[in-house]
Amino acid sequence: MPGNSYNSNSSNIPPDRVTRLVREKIERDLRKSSRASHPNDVTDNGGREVFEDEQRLRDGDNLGPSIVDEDLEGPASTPNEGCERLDGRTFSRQRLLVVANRLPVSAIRRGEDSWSLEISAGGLVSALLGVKEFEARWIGWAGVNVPDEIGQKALTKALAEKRCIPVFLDEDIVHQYYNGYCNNILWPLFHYLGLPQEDRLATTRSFQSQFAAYIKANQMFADVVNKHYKDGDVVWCHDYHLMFLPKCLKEYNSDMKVGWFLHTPFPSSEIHRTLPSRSDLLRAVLAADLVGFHTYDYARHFVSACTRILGFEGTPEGVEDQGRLTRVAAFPIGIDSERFIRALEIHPVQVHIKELQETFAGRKVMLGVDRLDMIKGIPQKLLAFEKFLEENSDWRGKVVLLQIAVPTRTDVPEYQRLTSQVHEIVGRINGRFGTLTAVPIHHLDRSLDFPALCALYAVTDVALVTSLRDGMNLVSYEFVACQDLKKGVLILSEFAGAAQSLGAGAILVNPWNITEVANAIARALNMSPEEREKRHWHNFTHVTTHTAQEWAETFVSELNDTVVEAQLRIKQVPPSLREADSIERYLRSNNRLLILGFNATLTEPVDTPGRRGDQIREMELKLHPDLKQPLNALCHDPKTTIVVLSGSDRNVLDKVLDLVLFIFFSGLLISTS
Ligand SMILES: O=P(O)(O)OC[C@H]1O[C@H](O[C@H]2O[C@H](CO)[C@@H](O)[C@H](O)[C@H]2O)[C@H](O)[C@@H](O)[C@@H]1O
Ligand SMILES: O=c1ccn([C@@H]2O[C@H](COP(=O)(O)OP(=O)(O)O)[C@@H](O)[C@H]2O)c(=O)[nH]1
Repeated sequence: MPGNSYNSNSSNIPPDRVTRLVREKIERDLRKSSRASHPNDVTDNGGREVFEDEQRLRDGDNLGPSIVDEDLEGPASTPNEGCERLDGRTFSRQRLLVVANRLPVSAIRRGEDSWSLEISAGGLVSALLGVKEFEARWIGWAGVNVPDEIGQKALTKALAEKRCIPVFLDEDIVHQYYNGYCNNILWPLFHYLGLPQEDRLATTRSFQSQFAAYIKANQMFADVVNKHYKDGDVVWCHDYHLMFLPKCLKEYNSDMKVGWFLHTPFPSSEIHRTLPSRSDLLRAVLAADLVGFHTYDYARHFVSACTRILGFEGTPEGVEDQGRLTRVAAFPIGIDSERFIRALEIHPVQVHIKELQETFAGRKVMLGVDRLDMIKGIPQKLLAFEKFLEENSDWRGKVVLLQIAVPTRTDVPEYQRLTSQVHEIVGRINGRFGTLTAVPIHHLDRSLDFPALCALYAVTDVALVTSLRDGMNLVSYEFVACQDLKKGVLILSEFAGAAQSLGAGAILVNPWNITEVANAIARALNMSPEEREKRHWHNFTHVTTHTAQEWAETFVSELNDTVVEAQLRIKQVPPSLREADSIERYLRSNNRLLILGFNATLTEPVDTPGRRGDQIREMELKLHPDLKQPLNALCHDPKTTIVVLSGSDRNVLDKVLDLVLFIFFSGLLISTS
C-alpha cells in the first residue's frame, strides 16, 4: 500500500531535507510579505493589464513563456528560469505541475507535422492565469487521438510553446476511461444520479474493464509527470478523472509534494459506498499530502467515507492512518472577477450589449448558461419557466429566456438522450406560448465566445442556475461580476456549491420543485430595485474578494505547509520500543498494565472494518484466532491488568471478546463511542 511505504520511507527522512523544506517555507513567506508591500515590484508580468491578458488569450499565449527544449527531453536545470527579484533579493519561483484530464488548449491537426492550438479559458485556466507566486506548467490530454510518432512529436513541440505537456491516450482508453469510467460512472454517482443499471454489479465485464482502463490512464499521466518532475516541484492533480494519480506518484517518489482537488461534489458516504471500487479510490486519493474540495460539506463527506469504508481515523485536520495524516480541507474556487468587469468596457462587448438591448427592448431577459449535462437541471428549468408562463399570463410576451446549452460528452448515449429531451420541451413551450413574431425561449446548442458571454451576462435581468448538483458553478459568479450596473437577480439551486457563498444574495431554490422555481421567477421579476441592490451588493463583494488567483495560491501554499508540518510531526513520533528491553522489563515487573487497541489489533483484519457507529459492519469483526490463547494467559496472570481501548460500540466489544471475558477476563473495556 502506498500509504505504508510512504510512511516507512518518510521516517528515515534525512534531517537536511526537513531543514531544506523549512528554509523554502521561510523564503516563500518572505516573498509573500515583500510582494504585499511592493505589489508592482515583480520582474515577471505581474503589472500587466487585464486587456493584455485578453489579447494573449486570443493569441493563445496566456500561459507564459515556452518550455525549454531540455525540459521536453526530461529533467534538466534551467538557470534563472522562473526567478524574480524582490527587495533586492533573488528568489526562484517554485514550479507548479498542474495535472488535469484536459489541457487548457484544444489541438487541431493541420498536416502530418503541423498543429493549430486553441486556448479554452475555463475556470482553472483563468484561476492560474493571475497566479504570480508559481511557475505553472500543464500536463494533460489534448483531446485528440494521435497514433503516429511524427504527429506526437510535432504536437509535443507546439504545446511546449504554451507550457503544456501532452499525455497521449489512444481511442480505446479514451472510450473506456473518459467516456466510460469517468463520465458514465463517477460523474453521475458524484452528482447523486446513481450508478448506471448495467454497472451495478461489481462483476460485470464492462465495469471491470473500464476501471482497469481508468487505472491504466492514471498511470500514463503519472509516467509523464514523473518524467518532467524536478526536486522541489509541487504537483497539483485535478478532479475525478485522476483519483489514482496521487497513489501512482507517491509510488514513484514518496517525497513528491502532491495535492489533489475535486471540482465536483463528493457525495455522502452512503452514495460512495455503492461504488464497487470505493476502497481503492479512497486509498489512492489518500496518498496525496493535501486533498481539497469546494465546500466544507464535500470535505466532511470524504472524511466520513474514509472512516466508514476504510476504518481510518477522521480528525479535524483530515484522515489519519497509522500515524500518517492526509490533510483534507475546503478551498472554494472563485473567478478572475477583474477580467469580467474590465471586459464590459471593451468595444466588442459594448457592441454586443447594444445589439442585445435593441433585440430584446421592452422585454425582461432571463438567462441560463450550462453545459448540456443532466446535472445542470435544464429540463426542470424549462418546465418551471413553462409553469410560470401558465400562471402569470400578464408576463407572456414580456419576458424571454435565453438558454445557452453547450454540447458536452456527445459520445455518451445519456447525453444524446438529454439533447433530444430538451429540444422537445423547448419546442412544446415555444409552440404553446410563442407568437408569429416572438418566442419565449431562445435555445442555443453551442458555446459563445468571451465577449458575447460577457454581454449576455450584462443585459440579463434574472439568471437561472438550477443545477440538480454542481461542484461550484462558475456561471453564477460570472453573472454577478457583470451586473454592477443592472443589479439583476440570481436564482440559484441550493444544490450548487455556489449556494454556500452566494446564498445570502440569491434566491435559493430546490430545482426539483417546479412550483417553487416558478414562484421564484415571479418574485425575481417583480423585485424592488432596493432589494435587488442589497442582494447584488452582497454577492458582488463576495465574488470580487474571493478570486480564482487567491484560491490557487491558498491551495498551493497550504500544500507546501502541509508537507513541512508532516515532516516535523514524523520527527516527533517516539521511536519503537526495543523488543529485548521490553521483554526483560516485563518479566521483572510485578504490576503490569497493558493497553490494547481493538480493531485490527485484537480482531482479524476485515477488508472494510466499519468504525464509529457502523455497527452492522462492526459485527463482522472477530477475535484473531492466534490471539485467543495468549490473551487468555494474560487475563489469567494476577500481575497483569488488561485495558482494551476502542472507538467501537460496547456491544461490539462484548460480542467479540465474549468468550475470553466470560471465562477469564479480569480487565477493563473502554468504549469511546
Ligand atoms: O471537459 P469536460 O468533460 O467537458 O468537463 C466539463 C468541466 O467539468 C468540470 O467542472 C467542474 O469544475 C468547475 C470549476 O471548479 C465547477 O464550478 C463545476 O461545478 C464543476 O462541474 C471541470 O472542472 C472542468 O474543467 C470541465 O471543463
Ligand atoms: O458558451 C459558453 C458557456 C460557458 N462558458 C464557460 O464555461 C464555464 C462553466 O463553468 P461552471 O463552473 O459553471 O460549470 P462546468 O461546465 O464546469 O460544470 C464558465 O467559466 C463559463 O464562462 C463558456 O466559456 N462559453
